[in-house]
Amino acid sequence: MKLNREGLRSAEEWKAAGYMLPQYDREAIYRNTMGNPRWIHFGAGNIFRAFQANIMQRLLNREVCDTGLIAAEGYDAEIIDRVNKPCDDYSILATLKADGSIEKTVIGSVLQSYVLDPERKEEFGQLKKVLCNPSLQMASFTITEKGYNVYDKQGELLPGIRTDLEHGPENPKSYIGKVVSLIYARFLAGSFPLALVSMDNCSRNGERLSEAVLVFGEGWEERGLVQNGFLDYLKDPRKITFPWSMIDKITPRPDETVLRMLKADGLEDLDIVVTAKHTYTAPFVNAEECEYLVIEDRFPNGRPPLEKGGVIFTDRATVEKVEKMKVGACLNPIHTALAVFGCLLGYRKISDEMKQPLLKKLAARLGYDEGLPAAVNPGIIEPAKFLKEVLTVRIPNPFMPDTPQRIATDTSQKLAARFGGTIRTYLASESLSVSELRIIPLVFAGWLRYLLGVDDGGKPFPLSPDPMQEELAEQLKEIRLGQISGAEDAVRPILKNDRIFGVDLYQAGLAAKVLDNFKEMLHGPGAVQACLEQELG
Ligand SMILES: NC(=O)C1=CN([C@@H]2O[C@H](COP(=O)(O)OP(=O)(O)OC[C@H]3O[C@@H](n4cnc5c(N)ncnc54)[C@H](O)[C@@H]3O)[C@@H](O)[C@H]2O)C=CC1
Ligand SMILES: O=P(O)(O)OC[C@H]1O[C@](O)(CO)[C@@H](O)[C@@H]1O
Repeated sequence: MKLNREGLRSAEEWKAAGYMLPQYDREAIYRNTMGNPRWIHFGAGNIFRAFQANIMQRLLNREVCDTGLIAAEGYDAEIIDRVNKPCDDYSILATLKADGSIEKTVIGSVLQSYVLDPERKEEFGQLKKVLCNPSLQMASFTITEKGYNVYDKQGELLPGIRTDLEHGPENPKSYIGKVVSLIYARFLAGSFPLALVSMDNCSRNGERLSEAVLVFGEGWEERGLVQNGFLDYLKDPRKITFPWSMIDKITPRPDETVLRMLKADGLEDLDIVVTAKHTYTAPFVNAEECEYLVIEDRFPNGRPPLEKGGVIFTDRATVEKVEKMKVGACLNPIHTALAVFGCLLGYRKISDEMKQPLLKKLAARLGYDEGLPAAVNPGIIEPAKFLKEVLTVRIPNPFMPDTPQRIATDTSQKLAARFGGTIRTYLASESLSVSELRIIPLVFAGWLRYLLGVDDGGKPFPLSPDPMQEELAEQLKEIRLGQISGAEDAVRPILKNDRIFGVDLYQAGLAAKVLDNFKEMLHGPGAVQACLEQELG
């Protein structure tokens, strides 16, 4: 069995092996899509295969839509060249359900994929054609949070962005520059409307995308590198919108166990590819069943009826509340807590941590006792119900190959969004008091202890990538396991850093508690476990 057009001709063999196949005439859908594209997606990563492409597959199966998706990849050409193209843009979705069953679906809803690179002229020309088509309604993005960066930490334009601004829309090299170059082609073709929808996992994602796009609109127009009117076009909500969204579906990297299972079904030529840019990709993707996608409903050229595929459309304020509820209270803080302690205690799977009574209690208390009281109910999703599902179904799912090490990536960038809002709510509240917070300081202490790169058994372990790694290592370089003196002075500047925590922990009245826990965890091997027992036992 081969995953491509030819291989899928033996449909019976696939069905006998338990695969659900596309129930539409893919050739006809291909013609419709290329003739009248409605949805292009930038960022052909794992979440796109697992989520957006599967929504579209369901809509095509039910004949709710008659056009599918076009994918563009502007960062890592290997994804398209080594994975999409050899499989004729088919992929396999392995849905790992909490009851242990696995649903295997051949996804055919991506009809065409391109590398977004002006130097690949033929493909860039095809992409321009797609963008110039009046039928196009939305361009969506999952390009990671850093994909939207145009400024450095000092607020200066990044060198690559500056160069692109000076050279104009002909041959940009930066991701957003390339996207805006395509939108400029659409402007020239007739100023057709379009929604640009960031679906990345960051707060106010629509605002992030719009700010990055407007840097190019302004930079090119003031240099006379684009026709007058382009900037107005980008700023006119009747033409271009940047809806905000909240996306949620745990999609780990492609997993070896799942690969072996697919191979045992008879699949050939299937492998996990780790690209030169360290993307983990494959013609299959493994993900949980649960999924939420909430989008601000501002589509100036109309939109595919994605609500029929489970997407919730609402207003911006509601999107923001849902995002805060998920990222700041009911899911991601718990993930981060398990990531930090999981690395320290030697776990390789998030779900295994939920079998350990202390860590399970840590997750529950963080969610119910500290996050939930500060969470705003967005109305469309009930926080307590969402949290219960996270704690009882999603995170403990033993079939999900998600790792503490993956989630621990970039923790310094995540703490403010995940915990800062809760702390500020406690500070501002008349009924809640910061002194009641016991678990959040424990997690911060655990993170400081994690940063030493030595596990609770005293063995060194590799820290997950983090842009602040060097800076933090320098600040903590004098601290050793078993040596408590000097710890307070070393961590003071970190605890005062409101960019990391969203608040100055001294001003917030939490630093002393963090320090107490941290010092306890420094006593020697086994001290992390002992501290958890003392705080939670
Ligand atoms: N994997 C998950 O569970 C979820 C992911 N997301 C969002 O989707 C994003 C991507 O996740 P995956 O597709 O799972 O990851 P992935 O590693 O499979 O793919 C990453 C995608 O982003 C692109 N990319 C990486 N660095 C980039 C850069 N500096 N500039 C522009 N593009 C860049 C890659 O080329 C690829 O298209 C996440 O960062 C997150 O914001 C949202 C919800 C769940
Ligand atoms: O900690 P990260 O890297 O944002 O990942 C958290 C996990 O939870 C999610 O937010 C679930 O939607 C995904 O982004 C990811 O699987």
